[in-house]
Amino acid sequence: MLLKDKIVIVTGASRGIGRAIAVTAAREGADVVLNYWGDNDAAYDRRPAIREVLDDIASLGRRAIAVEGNVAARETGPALMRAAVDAFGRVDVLASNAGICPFHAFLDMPPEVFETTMAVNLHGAFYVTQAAANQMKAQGTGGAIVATSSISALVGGGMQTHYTPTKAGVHSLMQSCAIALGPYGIRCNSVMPGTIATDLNAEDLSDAGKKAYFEKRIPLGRLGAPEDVAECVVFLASDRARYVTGAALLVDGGMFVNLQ
Ligand SMILES: NC(=O)C1=CN([C@@H]2O[C@H](COP(=O)(O)OP(=O)(O)OC[C@H]3O[C@@H](n4cnc5c(N)ncnc54)[C@H](OP(=O)(O)O)[C@@H]3O)[C@@H](O)[C@H]2O)C=CC1
Ligand SMILES: C[C@H](O)[C@@H]1OC(=O)[C@H](O)[C@@H]1O
Repeated sequence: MLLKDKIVIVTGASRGIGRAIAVTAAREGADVVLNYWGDNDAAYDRRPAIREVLDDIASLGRRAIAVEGNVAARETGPALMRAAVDAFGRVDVLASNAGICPFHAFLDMPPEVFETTMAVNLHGAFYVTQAAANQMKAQGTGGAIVATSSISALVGGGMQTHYTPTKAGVHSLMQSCAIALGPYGIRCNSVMPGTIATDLNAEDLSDAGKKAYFEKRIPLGRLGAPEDVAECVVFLASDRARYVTGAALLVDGGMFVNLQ
């Protein structure tokens, strides 16, 4: 088991990639703190989803708690650490994954869409990473932080001018934190998923032409599944990756390299 008896915090764990990270970590022996934020999308009732993730983890024989909190708020990172320590005694791994991608054109981008995307995706990753790093430093046991960046850190998107800079920022954050936190035995890496079918892009991919374009462009011939990313996060969080820090792992079925 890659994460036997490790304590793992996953932000954005109610669905999509975060949910898969949480369940995969538990399958690998971890106890898990699940973060989500009820106000993110009023149309979506995440309570049954969180209940399902808690039940999935219990059925694997591991413990889990759910902690609601907006990662963009400065107090959420410390609150997650307190909840983890109260429930499980320490923090070994942070999967900083929560993110939003409200597709919008550039020229008439409402400032609040830009600012909220920056606040959740980049500021949120910063504050939660900082809180986890301080907790791990105080424990003196090292740790691992894995952030969900994106292929969008490397390539653009005409309807994602507010989003791609946050993913480049998350990649850069992990590189700099690898330097800042290496002396404490804390490793920092990111995964860069390509196009993974989740609620985040369900509307975008309902355009059959766009979906077919992606499938054609991906050498492995299919969109990614959340579990494809989760397995890589768990590897980077585990001691198998003990000499890996400051790295970014593309998890995109080969889409990035497929120019011609
Ligand atoms: N899907 C893809 O193709 C790709 C996704 N990514 C990245 O992967 C990450 C996960 O995306 P994905 O699983 O697709 O998206 P989903 O929309 O399926 O899940 C997003 C998760 O983030 C949570 N969340 C949203 N806003 C906040 C907030 N302010 N505070 C705390 N939690 C929040 C949501 O909680 P709730 O359920 O309560 O709303 C949900 O759990 C994101 O960072 C995204 O940028 C990167 C590359 C590709
Ligand atoms: C939401 C998009 O489909 C998805 O998000 C990313 O980060 C990828 O680059 C895709 O554009």
